[in-house]
Amino acid sequence: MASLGSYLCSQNLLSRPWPTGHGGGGGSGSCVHSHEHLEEHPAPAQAWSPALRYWTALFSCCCVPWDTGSCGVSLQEGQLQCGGHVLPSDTEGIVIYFRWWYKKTRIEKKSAFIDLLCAVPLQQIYGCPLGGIGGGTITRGWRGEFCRWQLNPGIYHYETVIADQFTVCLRCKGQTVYQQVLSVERPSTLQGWNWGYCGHYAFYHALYPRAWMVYELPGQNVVLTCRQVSPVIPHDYKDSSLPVGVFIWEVENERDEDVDVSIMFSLQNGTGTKEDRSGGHWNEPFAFEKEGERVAGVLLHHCTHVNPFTLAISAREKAGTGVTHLTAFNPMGSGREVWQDLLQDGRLDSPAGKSSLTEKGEVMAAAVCASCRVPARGHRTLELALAWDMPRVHFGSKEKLHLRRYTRFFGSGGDAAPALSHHALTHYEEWERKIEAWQKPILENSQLPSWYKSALFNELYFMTDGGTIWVELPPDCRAEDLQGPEGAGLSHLLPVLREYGRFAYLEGQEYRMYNTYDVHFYASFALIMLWPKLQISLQYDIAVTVVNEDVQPRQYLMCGQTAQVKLKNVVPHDIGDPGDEPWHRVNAYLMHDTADWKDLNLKFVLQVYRDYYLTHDSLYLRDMWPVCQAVMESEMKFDTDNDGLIENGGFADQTYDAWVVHGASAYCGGLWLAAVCMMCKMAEVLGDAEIQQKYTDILSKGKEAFERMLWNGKYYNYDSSGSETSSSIMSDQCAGQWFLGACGLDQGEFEVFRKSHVVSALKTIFEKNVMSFAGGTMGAVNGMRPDGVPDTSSVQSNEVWIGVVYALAATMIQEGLVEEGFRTAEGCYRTVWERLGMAFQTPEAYREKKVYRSLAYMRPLSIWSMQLALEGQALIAVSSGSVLLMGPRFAFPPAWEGR
Ligand SMILES: C[C@H](CCC(=O)O)[C@H]1CC[C@H]2[C@@H]3[C@H](O)C[C@@H]4C[C@H](O[C@@H]5O[C@H](CO)[C@@H](O)[C@H](O)[C@H]5O)CC[C@]4(C)[C@H]3CC[C@]12C
Repeated sequence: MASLGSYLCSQNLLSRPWPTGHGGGGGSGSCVHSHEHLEEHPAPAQAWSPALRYWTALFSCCCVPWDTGSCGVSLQEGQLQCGGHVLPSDTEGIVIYFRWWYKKTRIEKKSAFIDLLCAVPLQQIYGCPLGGIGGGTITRGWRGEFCRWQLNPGIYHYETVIADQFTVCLRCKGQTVYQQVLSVERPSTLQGWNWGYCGHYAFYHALYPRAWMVYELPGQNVVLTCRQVSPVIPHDYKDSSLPVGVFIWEVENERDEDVDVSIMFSLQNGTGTKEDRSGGHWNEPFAFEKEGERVAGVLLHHCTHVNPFTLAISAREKAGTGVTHLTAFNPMGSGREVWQDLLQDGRLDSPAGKSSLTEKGEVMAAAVCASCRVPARGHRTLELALAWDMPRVHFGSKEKLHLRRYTRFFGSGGDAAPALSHHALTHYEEWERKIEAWQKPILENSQLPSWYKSALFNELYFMTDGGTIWVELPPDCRAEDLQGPEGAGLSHLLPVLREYGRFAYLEGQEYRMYNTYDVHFYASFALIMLWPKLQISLQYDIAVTVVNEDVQPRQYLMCGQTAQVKLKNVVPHDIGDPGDEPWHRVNAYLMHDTADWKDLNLKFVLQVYRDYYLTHDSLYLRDMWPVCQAVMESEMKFDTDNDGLIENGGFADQTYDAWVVHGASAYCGGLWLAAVCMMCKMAEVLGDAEIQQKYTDILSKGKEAFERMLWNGKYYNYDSSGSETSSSIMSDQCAGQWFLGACGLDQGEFEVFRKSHVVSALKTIFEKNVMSFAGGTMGAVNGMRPDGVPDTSSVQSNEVWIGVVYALAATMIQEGLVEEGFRTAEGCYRTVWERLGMAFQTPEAYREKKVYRSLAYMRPLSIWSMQLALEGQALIAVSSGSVLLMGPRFAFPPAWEGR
């Protein structure tokens, strides 16, 4: 394992030694370590590469009091504050919000889609989540705990379940010499177990979708490495949907004698909620054999009224490996009978037959144990798995039944857990090979910094752990059911949704809206590069909502006005709340009426062309073309003075939904010009000369207006209002250029923004928003005044948005400012993953001091646009004959080309 450890350390792939603060346990008996002690007495040399030492030092400052409610709103000294601003308590918006909140949570007894009063507390404990895409996720902490649960789609709860553990038993010459729960916890339950593993002897590494935990069993001369793998495989639409995780335990016996090693995996029936005690749950042992491969374990049937599920813990039987089990035990008791059972012979009792049903108030757990003999100085592997089968799901409204994607391969009867376990344990090697082939060219590229490699892959956790759901289209669903009786002419809507299903992920674990579109615009790079069919399917869903309307009136919370939920021919903010009925009822967001937002329609057009450019999917382009025209027609009304450029409405009418914009703006104006340019390009591709001419005329007028109204000789002003802050430097002012560059539409006849202006703007942002903010160590602040002081005119101008920073970095790379791009992005990675200890929960925003907002957020997936930009740079380098920067450009499977 030394080689694995040092490889990971040298790569600096999110690795840190455990702080303990607990008494040491295990075989060494006497090691009591505090956090400080950890720094004074380093663990064995192999673990103490510079990278790990660095992690330890950093961890000690993870506890900085960034303790405001993470929604960014908090009550302090009787005042309501957001991002350090005191919010006027007489503001209509606040009053309306609280009235709405009270009705929703106290009268209707439902949860709010954004709960400003009950933020999720920050816990710096998370590691790599388990599970594929859209089947639910179970997150493990970096200390091995099972601590974040999302089995009901889109709904999270944060609870460490103490009984969910791995325990090791070592036996020499027929005697148990060491038995230890591999956890630093010392809980008040299961006190008959040996807890308090000494954290000095454990190491965590994560490179999503894999993680490694190395245990140097103190005093035992045995090293265990648990490799955790989930099936998250680019361009794979089968195994990537499976709700499973595999734990491959490598056992290294450095002794001069044989050792019998057992790994016991215990699991509670449930996820740590009060439903675990609701009664009627039961367990049963199982074995599943296919094609000569056999797995065995225990099924834990969780029989709730809504969304019942079965958990399965299992291990692979093979020559020399025995699998035993315990069907049921009480995880709230001392657990002594389980401990003694294992201690006696390194095996579990393995009773036959089902458990009885739990009584109300009772909790039940089960365990599976894999055992083998490891010869002196030898090495063996034990393979265990966790699967969960919740095939049929209801969202909060319980109106419609949805079948998860994996049911097309494993059935929807609720009896798939054995087959899922078998598939996972017999296919994980293939998954590992594919994951390695995908990640290797990037990991082995010595020109890329280590932090970037960690950021790129680890931020991808949100693809599964973003409350993600991937479901089948019901077989009886007709095109009219989706597009309405008039139809939208989406000829490939049904084939795409039938073949690839429907995909949705949350704006954030705390902002419970699916596919928030102004934010997905940033994150969509991960989807189009890695699972392009899911991006195409998501776009079809958006296209369907564009042609539909929802005439229900409702009051919007920020302005107090009443308007209908969804207008025809505009892009919605989101496709709904998992607490309600997503896809069916869209626009869960009711802060603003987003029918008047300026960015949503444009972001649809930009994604359509970007997707076409990367996939060459001309059927998709043809289907989306009328929808693009419809949303652009709706957008035209925002060009009130007919100068070819849209104007903002004097409210926060775009993704910066608390940052007011008046008149022409760099952000929306730039997105508009980019979208108009793409309309010209799409019209050219589709041979629509009339439309091409129409948009070419708008573009030439609009370009002139944009330069005249916003260019100030160094950068594009925030807006044209001439207000005190209209000359602010916005870090996102080149968002239009970002998309144009990603699609090769940034030069020659398609040049929208003058190259020299773009480069000057990016250099100004780098100098002011990045380097003059927090010493250049925290990324780019959203808004900076020209004198180098952050723009505090709104709660969001003064924030850093991590996803925006990664997009900015990509734009810099596209424009040849590669060093600046990396420096900019590095600040965010180090702040979030290292300094603030927010691994696997990257928030939407933080401020220089004390405040962060919205943990586990969608936008940071935009880091994949950095990768696209780098690959684009590599192509430029190759074609100009200079040194190759990167590995080969990401490839779409051949079947994809020109579908
Ligand atoms: C109600 C307050 C005062 C309104 C008034 O002036 O009358 C609001 C002032 C600040 C608001 C909060 C702030 O904007 C942050 C959160 C935004 C969030 O919306 C999503 O956020 C994304 C931007 O981070 C955006 O791109 C996305 O489209 C949105 O879905 C809504 C919750 C906020 C906490 C927001 C709440 C109202 C204010 C406190």
